[in-house]
Amino acid sequence: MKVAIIMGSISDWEHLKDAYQVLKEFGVECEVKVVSAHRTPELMYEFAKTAKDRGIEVIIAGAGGSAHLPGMTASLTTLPVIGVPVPSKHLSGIDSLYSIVQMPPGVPVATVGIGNATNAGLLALRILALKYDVIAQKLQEYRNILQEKVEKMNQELNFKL
Ligand SMILES: Nc1c(C(=O)O)ncn1[C@@H]1O[C@H](COP(=O)(O)O)[C@@H](O)[C@H]1O
Repeated sequence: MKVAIIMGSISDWEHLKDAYQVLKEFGVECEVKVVSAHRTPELMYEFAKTAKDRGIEVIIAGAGGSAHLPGMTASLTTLPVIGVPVPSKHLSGIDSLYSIVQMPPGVPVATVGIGNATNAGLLALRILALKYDVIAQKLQEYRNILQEKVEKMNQELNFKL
């Protein structure tokens, strides 16, 4: 069971590390790499072309600004690609979001919210859960915890009213 997390620059790591954390909590092996469609197109090609053979089942790709990495990676593989728009310096990640989400029909990238690497990790887990029961069970437990948190919120709210 293996997920790759790739990013356009090391500067993106702070926005991608939550995906790594959630995957690690679920016991999923991660391959983490800086790969840039713009700066290292050959490396990106090599990475995407060999990913499936290396046992990778889902790719999480984060990039900021003119964020071509998730889409270009998706164009080179049939593995599911989850794009994480990284908050950018000048346009707060709107540029990253639009670059990643507006893929042409035929080449899908499942895009999460700006900087929402946690959801990228959880979405990868949901894909893995189709095949691995152990992940499906853990996801159910995770859902139960979320539910308990909301129940607590409602108890607190009732106490205040
Ligand atoms: N969007 C891309 C790609 C790509 O899509 O191939 N490669 C790097 N970048 C982005 O450039 C921003 C600035 O990078 P630096 O911090 O290295 O200057 C990063 O957010 C990165 O994802």
